[in-house]
Amino acid sequence: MKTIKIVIAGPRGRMGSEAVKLVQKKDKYELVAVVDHKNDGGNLSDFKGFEGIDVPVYSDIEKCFKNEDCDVLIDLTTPEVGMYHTKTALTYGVRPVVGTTGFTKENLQELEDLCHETNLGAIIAPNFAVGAVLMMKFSQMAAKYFNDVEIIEMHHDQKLDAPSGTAVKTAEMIRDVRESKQQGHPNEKETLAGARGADFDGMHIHSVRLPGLIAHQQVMFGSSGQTLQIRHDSYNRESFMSGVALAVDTVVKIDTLVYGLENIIE
Ligand SMILES: NC(=O)C1=CN([C@@H]2O[C@H](COP(=O)(O)OP(=O)(O)OC[C@H]3O[C@@H](n4cnc5c(N)ncnc54)[C@H](O)[C@@H]3O)[C@@H](O)[C@H]2O)C=CC1
Ligand SMILES: O=C(O)C1=N[C@H](C(=O)O)C[C@H](O)C1
Repeated sequence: MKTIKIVIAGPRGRMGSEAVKLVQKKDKYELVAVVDHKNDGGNLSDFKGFEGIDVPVYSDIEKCFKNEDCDVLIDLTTPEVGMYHTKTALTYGVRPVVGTTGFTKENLQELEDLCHETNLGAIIAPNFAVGAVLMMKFSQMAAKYFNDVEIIEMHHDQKLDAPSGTAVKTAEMIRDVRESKQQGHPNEKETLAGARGADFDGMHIHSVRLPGLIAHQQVMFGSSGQTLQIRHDSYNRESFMSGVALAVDTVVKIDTLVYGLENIIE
């Protein structure tokens, strides 16, 4: 069996460290290097918690791809860094699996074009948890029957981007089927800026940030005399890992950009 050679960017992060464990656990994967802005030229095993994992650390991703033979980059960093890493991977013939959120519509278009030019697949997944993907799909189903919806996403207070990638993806999936509508009273006025949250095609997205939370989202629909609430909770980061594995196994077989795991989950 040919192993899938993997580079992980952001290996010491909350998600990256879980991804290192995943890759280490499966015989079909081989961790060939990591990209970290610290310890360039050193070894992952130099970091506390990674003892015995003997792979080189690069701070320069281009140098990493020049030196190492690899098939897939797993990026779990920040939006700015993640975009650069993803483009560089495609340029070097490496297929990206991107969990990093905060990419813009323009970023996605640029990456789709780059996949087309290079004939390489890439997967950008705002949420790797299967339950979250189902929550988004169920919300899209419900939006055919309910025009009025508010999305409440709740995350730990170290999260950099708001709204979350999952909330944006959910809103996009709902927009694809919902009759466009500006919700709330036509004369409603915020007496405190932001009280009604972000406006996405007339629906509202609210971002809660609190220590103690991990990743949660509730999608609330309302119509005359009834509400419907669809909720997903991730209680740990292991919840995302089966989706990461699915994305890695899939990306090596495709040659276009896939945005969202709902497109590859049967
Ligand atoms: N798609 C999904 O299912 C999920 C996505 N995420 C997203 O993944 C990303 C990472 O999240 P967390 O692990 O919670 O964040 P984190 O802050 O714990 O980890 C980010 C890591 O990126 C590293 N980093 C920063 N600049 C770098 C650079 N130039 N080169 C290499 N590494 C660099 C940092 O050192 C840090 O270890 C975020 O965008 C988050 O929204 C998080 C959870 C699930
Ligand atoms: O930063 C996080 O933690 C998460 N980010 C992703 C997002 O922005 O949707 C996925 C998940 O919600 C956890």
